Order: sequence, then structure tokens, then C-alpha cells
Amino acid sequence: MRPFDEDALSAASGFSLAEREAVYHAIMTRRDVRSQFLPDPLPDDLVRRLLTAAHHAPSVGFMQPWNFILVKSATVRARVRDAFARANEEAALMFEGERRRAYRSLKLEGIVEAPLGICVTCDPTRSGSVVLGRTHNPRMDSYSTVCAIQNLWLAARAEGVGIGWVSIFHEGDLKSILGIPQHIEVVAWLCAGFVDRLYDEPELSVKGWRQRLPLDELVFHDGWGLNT
Ligand SMILES: Cc1cc2c(cc1C)N(C[C@H](O)[C@H](O)[C@H](O)COP(=O)(O)O)c1[nH]c(=O)[nH]c(=O)c1N2
Repeated sequence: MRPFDEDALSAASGFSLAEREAVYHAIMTRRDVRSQFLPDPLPDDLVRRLLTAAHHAPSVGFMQPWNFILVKSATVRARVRDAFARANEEAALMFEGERRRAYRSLKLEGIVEAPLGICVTCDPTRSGSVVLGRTHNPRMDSYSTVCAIQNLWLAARAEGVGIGWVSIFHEGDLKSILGIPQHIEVVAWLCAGFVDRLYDEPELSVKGWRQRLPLDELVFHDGWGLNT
């Protein structure tokens, strides 16, 4: 049986206790940011570190299907915000009564406030039509792109940069504003900027929209629904 004392763990993983705790600290305190962005531009070398973290994500067949469109232009970001506003009004109408009122009270983007927008895309043709690991599920390239986004999000947390993922768009609007070719999938619009404070819990939770589910209700053993 392998020993699991502190020294053995550090030796085996190459992470000291403080480094292991730092990984969990980034995970637990990462937040989706909508309204706390500071206007200061992000230095290019910092943005480069975030993109490098994203680019080291796992990807199906190592296809690396992502691209990152960096949008500093206030004019372009205003057009993206207008596209959000149109889609968001449609979204509001999908909820009824009190829930619609609550939805409308939420701030769900910081597209203009954040000094940088990062549109993350997925190119399904990046490594040919037959991709190792994607042969029976075509969505694996999108999943890979999401892994890149999560890497970026966690690295950003450690750098004091807030990230807000905005998904309330017609994809065609973003493609048209940014000149993205038809065959490329838009996976995310990320608002990025320095923050000096973050919510301790998800903003949707703090605002009473929805609470974190108990982990034990989500874990099954040896088959669906088997959690005894
Ligand atoms: C794929 C996807 C898409 C979106 C999001 C997330 C993800 C993963 N989230 C953020 C989401 O609301 C948030 O992650 C959860 O509420 C949990 O909060 P924390 O991220 O832990 O702060 C999000 N938030 C928002 O205000 N507007 C949006 O359009 C979206 N879209």
C-alpha cells in the first residue's frame, strides 16, 4: 500500500502542500464576473499567459481546435453588447411571471465594461475530417475548446483577472460582427478585466436564482441512480 503522508504526496506529485492548496484555492474562488470590472487595460504579457494556459488544455486527438479573437475595440464590443441585448430580451420572454421579473433584474454580461473581449471558437476541420477520439461523438471538439476556456478562467483567477462567460447570443450575430467563417463554431464570448473583489459564492446563488446542489446527490456508484 502506497504511503500517503505529506512528504510522500509531495514527492509523488511534485506539488508541495502549499501548491496543492493553491490549485484548489483557484478552483473554489473562481467566479463568473459581470459587474466588477476595472477599466484598466490588461498587459499584453498577462493576456499571453492566459492564452498559453488555454492552449495547454487537453483536446481530442490533440486537435487543438481553438482560436482566440481578442477584441479591445470599444466599437466592436458595443456591437456585441447590442447583439446580447436583443437575445437577452428574447430570453426574458421564455420565463414566466415572477421568474421573468427576477431574470430581468440580473446582470448577465460586462461586455462594454470589461476592457477585453475574447471570443473563443472551435474549428471542427482543424485536423481533418476523421479525428482520433472524435469518431463516434462529433461534439468532442467543442468539449476540448471548453477545457481551454476553463484553463484560461483558472489562470485568470490566479492573476487577479475576472472572466465572465456570455452565451446569450445568436451565434450568427457574433459571426457577422467578427467576420467568423461559417464552418467555425463560436463557443464563448469572454469578458476579461482586472477585478478588485469577487463574490464568495456564484452571483446567481447570492441573488437567489439557483443554489449549488449537494455533491452527494450527484454521485452514483456502479450505475445510474445507485448512490448508496
Ligand atoms: C457554458 C456557460 C455559459 C454561461 C455561463 C457559464 C458557462 C459554463 N455563465 C456563468 C454561470 O452563470 C456561472 O458559471 C454559474 O452561475 C456559477 O457561478 P461561478 O462561475 O461559480 O461564479 C454565464 N453567466 C452570465 O451571466 N451570462 C451568461 O450568458 C453565461 N453563460
